[in-house]
Amino acid sequence: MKVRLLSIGKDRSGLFEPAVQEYARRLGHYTRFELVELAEASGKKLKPGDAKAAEAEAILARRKPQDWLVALDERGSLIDSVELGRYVGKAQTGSRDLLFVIGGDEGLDESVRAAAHMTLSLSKMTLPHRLARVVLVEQLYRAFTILKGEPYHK
Ligand SMILES: C[S@@+](CC[C@H](N)C(=O)[O-])C[C@H]1O[C@@H](n2cnc3c(N)ncnc32)[C@H](O)[C@@H]1O
Repeated sequence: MKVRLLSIGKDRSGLFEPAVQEYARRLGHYTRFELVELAEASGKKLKPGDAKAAEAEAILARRKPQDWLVALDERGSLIDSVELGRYVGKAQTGSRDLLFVIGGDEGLDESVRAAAHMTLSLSKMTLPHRLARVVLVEQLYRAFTILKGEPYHK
């Protein structure tokens, strides 16, 4: 099984990136994990709707037939860590790969949400996308430790 995270925009802030790298390293003990940063179209002098559509095209072009696409959005389903573990476990037993997507400043285009197998909320509050990456990668690491019955999750 493979887990990929597509994220719009680059994070060179030095604030969140080390945490993402650390959880990605830990996640690597359980699954093949890849973080792909896609260019933000909103910096390219496009109208907001056009920028989101261009980003959606880049996202959907990377989807593979075996992927379950999970769109991250504050209006999505609020689930707990054990439920996320179950979801990951289901993908694993169904020989699916997981493709998580985090939007840029303008959020995700409706076409990405419509194509998603699940729309996942990390909180009802809006997070900066760089912080959303940290929370998601930690929760994925936690989900795998839950599946393995390891003591990280209390
Ligand atoms: C700054 S937010 C975009 C906010 C944008 N105004 C919107 O309406 O979607 C950037 C990205 O971070 C992710 N994100 C932010 N807060 C989130 C939350 N509470 N749950 C899940 N994803 C979140 C989403 O993928 C979002 O597209």
